[in-house]
Amino acid sequence: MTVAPTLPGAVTVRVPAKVNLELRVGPRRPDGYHALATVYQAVSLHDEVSVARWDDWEVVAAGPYAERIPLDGDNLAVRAARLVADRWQVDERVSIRIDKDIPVAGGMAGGSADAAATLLACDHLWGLGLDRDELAELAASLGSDVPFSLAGGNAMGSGRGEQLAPVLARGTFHWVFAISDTGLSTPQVYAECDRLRERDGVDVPEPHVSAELMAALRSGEPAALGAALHNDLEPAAFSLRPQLRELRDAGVEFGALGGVVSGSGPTVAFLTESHEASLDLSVSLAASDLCRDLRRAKGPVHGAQVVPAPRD
Ligand SMILES: C[C@](O)(CO)[C@H](O)COP(=O)(O)OP(=O)(O)OC[C@H]1O[C@@H](n2ccc(N)nc2=O)[C@H](O)[C@@H]1O
Ligand SMILES: Nc1ncnc2c1ncn2[C@@H]1O[C@H](COP(=O)(O)OP(=O)(O)OP(=O)(O)O)[C@@H](O)[C@H]1O
Repeated sequence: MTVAPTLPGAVTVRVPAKVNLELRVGPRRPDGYHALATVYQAVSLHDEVSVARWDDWEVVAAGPYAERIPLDGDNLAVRAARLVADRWQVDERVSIRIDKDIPVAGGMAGGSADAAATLLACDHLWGLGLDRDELAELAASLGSDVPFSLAGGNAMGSGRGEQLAPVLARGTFHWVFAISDTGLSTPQVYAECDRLRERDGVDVPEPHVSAELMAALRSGEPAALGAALHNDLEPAAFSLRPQLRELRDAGVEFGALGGVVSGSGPTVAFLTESHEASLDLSVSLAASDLCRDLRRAKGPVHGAQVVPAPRD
């Protein structure tokens, strides 16, 4: 996917987007985060992040969503590189190149993916030999979704989403992602969730993943998984962006096995029976004019991985 040359000696990491198959949001904790019980799946929309020695911190971006990400110290990839350098006292700076194919602020962990990729790339570039736990600890300090971007596959997330455990799963699933032209802010969606719960006097229990979802993943049956998809942030995303409900309902009417807002939205994820069914659904959704862009993907896929350097 690389669309422009990378610097000599660069280490490149390929990293996937995610969808939350189930997202249960518990009470707001004293630190401002919410207790979560979630099941993540990594899907085949990828960013590629290349890191090379440079005389200053620098980030450049390419790809369909590149113009929407910050190119200064706020970029999560730059924050990740500086964190590794500070922690292991590496007196070097890097140029980071992001080939961005994951929608920005779409609820698919795009920034988290770039942070995870940068951690792994810097580890390789600087020969630090960090183990899985050290990388996971750095990842969690950068964001709740970052550990999963490193891990990939299917995984259960607890705590604020950063504590991962394996899940038993089989099969490959075919998705259509309906992408909006403006993002939603993750903190705003959580705040709207709190507001709606307070308004409605909802008693919020400790969150648990449902037995139905776990059984669906074990069976590998798309119809069972489609019926089990669930996101507690969906009412908040619908409240902030009412047209998303119409989009979700249209996809299900057009034959999706299930439709759910991905993470904090506004991307809506539709599960289909097969690759062919995902093509059909894309055609119907495109004709409906309810979203800006449609992407097909399969899951689960690997987490962040170093791309072997081409041989001369
Ligand atoms: C919506 C999800 O994508 C579902 O996986 C994640 O919960 C969001 O993960 P993320 O983007 O990595 O979020 P972080 O960077 O850790 O947190 C951003 C903000 O989201 C809210 N946040 C996030 C995670 C969490 N368990 N509770 C929260 O309330 C907080 O306002 C926090 O300040
Ligand atoms: N490398 C990056 N890639 C994408 N967004 C970044 C990056 N660095 C910082 N950001 C900023 O982070 C914010 C969230 O973008 P991101 O694409 O991570 O959202 P998201 O996919 O909804 O996240 P999540 O699903 O983890 O909640 C945006 O305002 C974006 O400008």
